[in-house]
Amino acid sequence: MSLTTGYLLPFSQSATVPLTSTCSCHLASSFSNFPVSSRDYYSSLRNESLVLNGGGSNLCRRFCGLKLWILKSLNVRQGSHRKHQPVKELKTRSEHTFLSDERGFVEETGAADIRPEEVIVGTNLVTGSHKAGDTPSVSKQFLDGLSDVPRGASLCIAVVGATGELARGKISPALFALYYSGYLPEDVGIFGYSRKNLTDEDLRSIIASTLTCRVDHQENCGDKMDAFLSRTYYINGGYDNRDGMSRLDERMKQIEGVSKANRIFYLSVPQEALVDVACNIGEKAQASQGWTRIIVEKPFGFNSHSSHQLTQSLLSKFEEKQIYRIDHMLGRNLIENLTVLRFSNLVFEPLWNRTYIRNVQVIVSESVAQTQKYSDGYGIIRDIFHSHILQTIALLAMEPPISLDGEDVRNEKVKVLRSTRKLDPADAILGQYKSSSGDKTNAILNSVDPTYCAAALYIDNARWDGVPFLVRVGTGLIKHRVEIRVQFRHVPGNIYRDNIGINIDLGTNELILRDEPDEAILVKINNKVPGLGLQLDASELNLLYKDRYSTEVPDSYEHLIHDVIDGDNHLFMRSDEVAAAWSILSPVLEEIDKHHTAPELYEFGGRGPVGAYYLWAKHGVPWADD
Ligand SMILES: NC(=O)C1=CN([C@@H]2O[C@H](COP(=O)(O)OP(=O)(O)OC[C@H]3O[C@@H](n4cnc5c(N)ncnc54)[C@H](OP(=O)(O)O)[C@@H]3O)[C@@H](O)[C@H]2O)C=CC1
Ligand SMILES: O=C1O[C@H](COP(=O)(O)O)[C@@H](O)[C@H](O)[C@H]1O
Repeated sequence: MSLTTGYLLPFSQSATVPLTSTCSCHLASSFSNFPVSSRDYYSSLRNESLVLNGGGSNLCRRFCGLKLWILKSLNVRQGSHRKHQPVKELKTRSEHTFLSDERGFVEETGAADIRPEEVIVGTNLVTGSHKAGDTPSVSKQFLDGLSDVPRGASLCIAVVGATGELARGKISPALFALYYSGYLPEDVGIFGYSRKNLTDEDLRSIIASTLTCRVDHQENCGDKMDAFLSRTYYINGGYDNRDGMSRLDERMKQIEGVSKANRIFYLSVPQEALVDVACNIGEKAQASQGWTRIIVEKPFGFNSHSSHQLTQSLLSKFEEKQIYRIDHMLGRNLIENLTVLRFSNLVFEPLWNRTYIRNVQVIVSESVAQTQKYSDGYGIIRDIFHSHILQTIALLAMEPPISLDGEDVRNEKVKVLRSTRKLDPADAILGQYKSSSGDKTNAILNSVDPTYCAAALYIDNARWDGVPFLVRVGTGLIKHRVEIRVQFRHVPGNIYRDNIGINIDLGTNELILRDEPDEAILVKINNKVPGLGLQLDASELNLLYKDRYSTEVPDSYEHLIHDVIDGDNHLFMRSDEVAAAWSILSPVLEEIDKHHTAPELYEFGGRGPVGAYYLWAKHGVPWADD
């Protein structure tokens, strides 16, 4: 039997063939020093008694797998990693805390998590390049890696739509950054999937052209890039046929070996292809001995109805827990800071209600330069309002969750969304920047796609009754600004009112969480101006991140993909959240669709529609000037 042909041998068979090789594997009979890393694991095993002989290096690898299987059968538990620590072996929140109900998941200490019949005996030890359509081999370098790298759960990540803008511009660099920083297992397998006829080498060239080394640690970056690229494979396949996904599955199995093997599929394809891709992954490429998670890009449907259909399709193939609906803007520090500020400081939470908060403003204003980077053609309500803005409001306004567990947070977010009043079209100002012929950024706009929306929302619950949540989201504007402003009420009977000046609003306390420009947390307070007399000034207590921290901020895709690996879904929308969010926006979307409501035109690079200023005034909110 050749060891270079790349097929599967039943494990039981492999374990009973006469073993005459130079490979010696030793089995531990007692384990007193756990947790240990797998590297220690192997060395500690060397002193133990049971020796198995195998034939050649591949068989050696095979029995290293056998060792792990036996260790796992003996309930040996390896050391756990804490979140946000670089890992060599992946265990996730869900794995540590309970038996996941995700398909294919079995408890890590159980013998059942290794499928003996799927042991790889051998494979074609040539380079990773292959012709599209071949059943490809994995590289020698890769396999060599397998023999000396700890084999906990392995991880394969497939990017479906690998030739696209998002995959090239964001996902691949984020994966490399995670790999570089040690957040992916050394033996991770990265797969690109698309319809184009490419080879592994082609994909590697595409990816290589987008990779950069992080500013704060560039050591061995070239080596790391080479290692990363050597673990990258291309699969050519259609989105609407199962054959391609079966080949992807086969190829993943080749490198997964015998230990538990987890899989992530990043569905980076346009909406038209999403359901086909999800169904084929669901049927043909789910992990058989570990968890499978899919990452779905926004927009999550186009309205309540289409989103419901999409959700049903996804749920027909995957459990809710397997689905990660990503909105990269939620991977910013700003968003995590919302809850950190509220729930880990005493000073804010007692004031976090209608008694003390006068209004909340959520502003996402993209400048001309930013707008040219990416625009989608879905309109800003579907693109940014539905997920980013409503998730921000949900996190800001939710009741304290029982814990930081994703489901606990999502339970609270969905309550806020379901308590939010449907947006009255009279409380929404739609704008579109003026097109000028030949302007590339306008080519994607259809006549009624808004590029701007200002809106006033109300949350009808005890905490927020009557507090306006003002939203301003737009592209092609004068300034780039992403911030959340929480404006507090006036001090009742303020004895300093004469010293503040006639405009009492100038003396209003405000908490500002700023993402762009210059990430910062600011608190606007009143203080005395130095000198004789008593004059008050409104100043800002300013935590400017770039002054306080010198470390580079990871890209939001990096943050969120790391969360997916970790099984932390609190920043990803659950199906009920998606539905509740559409329900809030439905009246406006229906109005646009039914009546082809023309948005108010504004200058590209201007301040947006003037109607927004009136909306702010109507709800008693002073405009935070651009
Ligand atoms: N680009 C970005 O910054 C952002 C993107 N998104 C979302 O991410 C997803 C991917 O975005 P992006 O990479 O820009 O998309 P692309 O339009 O670049 O498409 C990605 C890949 O999908 C394949 N594809 C394109 N059109 C179709 C089609 N009609 N049917 C089937 N396959 C198709 C192509 O691969 P091939 O032809 O090789 O098979 C293409 O390279 C989209 O859902 C988008 O809404 C969300 C936020 C930001
Ligand atoms: O998801 C999106 O984000 C971009 C802004 O991304 P950023 O990383 O540059 O902040 C936005 O332009 C685009 O419309 C939206 O779909």
